[in-house]
Amino acid sequence: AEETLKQLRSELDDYGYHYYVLDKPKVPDAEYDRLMKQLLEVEEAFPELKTDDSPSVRIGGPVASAFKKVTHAVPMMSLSNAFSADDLRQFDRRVRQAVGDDISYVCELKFDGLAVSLTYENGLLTRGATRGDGTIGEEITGNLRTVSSIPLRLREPVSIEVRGEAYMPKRSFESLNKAKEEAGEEKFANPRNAAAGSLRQLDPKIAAKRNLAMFAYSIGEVDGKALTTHYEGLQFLNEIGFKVSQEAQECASIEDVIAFTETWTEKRHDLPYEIDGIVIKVNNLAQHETLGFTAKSPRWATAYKFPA
Ligand SMILES: COc1nc2nc(N)nc(N)c2nc1C
Repeated sequence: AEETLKQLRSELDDYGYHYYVLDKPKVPDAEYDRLMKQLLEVEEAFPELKTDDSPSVRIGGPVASAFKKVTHAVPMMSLSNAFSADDLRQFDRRVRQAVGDDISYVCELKFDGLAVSLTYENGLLTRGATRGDGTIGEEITGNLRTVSSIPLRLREPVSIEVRGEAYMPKRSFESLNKAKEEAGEEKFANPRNAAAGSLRQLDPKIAAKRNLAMFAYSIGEVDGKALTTHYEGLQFLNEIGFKVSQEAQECASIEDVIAFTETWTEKRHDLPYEIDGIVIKVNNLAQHETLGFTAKSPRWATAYKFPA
């Protein structure tokens, strides 16, 4: 039974990565469901063989009594804001003053969800937490384990902290509110509140039904992996199992960044999830060190906010 479970776990993990992370299903849904059913039956018969990284945790584990408070080793900062092309040019000037003219940027969609921090030890997800006030967050590991695009075990056994945005796709938000309305319950105001509300449930079986997802957007130090640019970091995140925005783009100049923000000011309405802006990051990681942080935000990034 142990070998069977090991085999089923690795098959379901691989199929889950192709389906939820790469959006390129490797097998028909029926095949995935058949294997999941088989896994659940074997775990039912041999509960002592259940593991934390088994895909069966996606349906939700035990109810938590309360959320533990956890401290973020590296504070989760907020982003400074830019509201116009001129604000972006000013950001560019400040960056150049500090690191010179050999720079490039990465533009990423700014997902409108809630920031989460994930800790992996030798590839295994051991802790998931909300941002909280940036220093103290809430431990919501059980809920985050139900999010299909959050890997339970990485494709490489690295020990890292990964940050990203948990969100609820627009379609899921609409059907959830329809169900709320039919049940005479109060509706959520927007997908961000719905995602936050879902992840604050003490019973992970509720979060498991909310069809949440997560885009990873930053990675901590990876021992043994020399990353030079932020863009390489995003590619590495995707390789080891995370959903990363495929719209992320390297931009050689702030004018290209401005063009990117103009494109997405319109195109965002076509996306299956809500974004509230574009995050612009200096690409070279050594320049992040030079630029550092203000009391609240990194100097090597800013968020262009779409006009309301
Ligand atoms: C470096 O810090 C951040 N980076 C981000 N990147 C994207 N794409 N979206 C976000 N919401 C985001 N938020 C923060 C605090």
